[in-house]
Amino acid sequence: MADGAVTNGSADQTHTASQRYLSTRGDDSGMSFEQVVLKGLASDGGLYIPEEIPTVTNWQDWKDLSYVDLAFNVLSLYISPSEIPPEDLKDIIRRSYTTFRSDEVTPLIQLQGNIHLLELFHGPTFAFKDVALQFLGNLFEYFLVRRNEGKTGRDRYHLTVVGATSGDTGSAAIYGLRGKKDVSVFMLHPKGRVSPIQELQMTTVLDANVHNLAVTGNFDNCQDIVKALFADPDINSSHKLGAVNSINWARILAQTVYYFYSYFSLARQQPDTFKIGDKVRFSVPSGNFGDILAGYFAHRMGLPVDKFVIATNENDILDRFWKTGRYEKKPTYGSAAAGGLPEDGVKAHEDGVKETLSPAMDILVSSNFERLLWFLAYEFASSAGMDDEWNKKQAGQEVSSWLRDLKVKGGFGPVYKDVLEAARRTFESERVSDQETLDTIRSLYREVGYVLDPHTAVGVEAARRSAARAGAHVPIISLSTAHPAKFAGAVTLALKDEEGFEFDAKVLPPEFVGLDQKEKRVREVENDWTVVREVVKTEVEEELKGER
Ligand SMILES: Cc1ncc(COP(=O)(O)O)c(C=O)c1O
Ligand SMILES: N[C@@H](CCOP(=O)(O)O)C(=O)O
Repeated sequence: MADGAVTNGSADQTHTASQRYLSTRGDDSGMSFEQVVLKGLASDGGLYIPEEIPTVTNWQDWKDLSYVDLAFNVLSLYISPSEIPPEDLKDIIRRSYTTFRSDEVTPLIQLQGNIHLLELFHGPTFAFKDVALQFLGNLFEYFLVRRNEGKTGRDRYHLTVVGATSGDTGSAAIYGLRGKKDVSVFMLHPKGRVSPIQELQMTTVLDANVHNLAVTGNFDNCQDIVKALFADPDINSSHKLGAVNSINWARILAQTVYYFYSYFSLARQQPDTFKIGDKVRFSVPSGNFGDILAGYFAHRMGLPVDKFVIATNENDILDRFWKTGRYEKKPTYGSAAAGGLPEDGVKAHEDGVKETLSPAMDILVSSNFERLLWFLAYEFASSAGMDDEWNKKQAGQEVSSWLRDLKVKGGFGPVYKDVLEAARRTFESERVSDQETLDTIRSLYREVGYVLDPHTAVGVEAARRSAARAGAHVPIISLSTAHPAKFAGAVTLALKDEEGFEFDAKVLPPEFVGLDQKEKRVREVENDWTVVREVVKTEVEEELKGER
């Protein structure tokens, strides 16, 4: 794509439908990959999705590929070679995964019986976010170098990344972008609601382009501030905002790869019982719904999946949707959870968010659910027998109306029966309490000697319940989203009485030792997007003064 401002409609004939993007709310369409990556959020507030999900008939041929080669095959389907020449794309991917501690990037291990664990925490910050954010950091750099060729001073395209984090996206984004030219990164985290290690991982990075903001509020407040900044035409155009959260399509795309990779790993490891073509289940600890949505794309591309298991903690908006068809910030149906009452000693804040042992999933509203809603609405519209343009328009209108109700009334639904049935065909859901999380960490330690992080434990408990329904012939891959050392409090609570268990000896990696002795930089800000806007403007100005 030619150099210049990020505007609509410039993807040309060289882009296939899966390499052009539209907004879930219907206003933007025909966007190129570079445009959607740099813009992050569509102008109408929607999220970008490809105009078509490619069906890959020969995906079986990918079975022996290395992670990098597999990623290249998957990503090429969504990125036109006219935008990133194949050799450049391969190089970006290769560089992104050399920072991982495992040659396999995302190794699969057999945990217990037919439950397998996909370890996604071998990147620089020990969480699954590294898989996408190492790639996204290099992608931003690639686009910026190209746009800024021959330019100096204020003429250079300077990207201002603003992101919200409940702990893991923040450090992964910071490690993906620290020290990169022409990009500033502002990470908003809820003050006091991330784990001590997560906070240290973020705030001990002192590169001039890294800005940590501790917001007096919860994760959803941080996410709302980010969306408000994107919706503000003033700062969005003056500062060229960019997104690192999973609202950015590149995050989802990069995560699609490990669903294929783990499937092939399973076939290699279990040649007698699992053949290419057999179905598998995936259990995914879920908050913002980005990780599991990546799996949905892999499935739509051809990967044989029996079910995706959405595993939530007590912040269970997704579980309630699958059970009732209503998507509501605060539960209104029966059960002990009605009214957001605390359970199992879990602290419930006035805003309805519960503080659980798996804090990265303490989320009221799952932003990527909007992308799935679009596909469900599109499928529903398609049954009316009209043309594709009409179906897409209908889907955009339906999603806009649901999201308006969510904003204004705090929820929507029940959705049409057909929409809910379609959602249930591909997904099922489980809600796992803090007590069950602790029990799962403890029982896996006792039974197989493996230490799970609390988010992964939520997924494993959901996988066990799902396995009981599916039967022994369907293997389950449970996604391990973080290293246990990031959540010392929960792990120690679960294992402190186990004979011979010592956190420092058994769990703590050398990379975390001494972090608390390092210098920190963080700024406290009010939960007010206009205040954050001024902070961003001032700090970018100061940063650029120092650079130029
Ligand atoms: C450790 C961990 N597990 C699970 C999740 C949930 O993933 P998602 O938000 O993609 O649903 C997150 C945060 O996003 C996380 O940091
Ligand atoms: N759990 C996340 C919350 C942000 O989610 P994202 O996947 O949309 O970036 C975190 O750890 O920050």
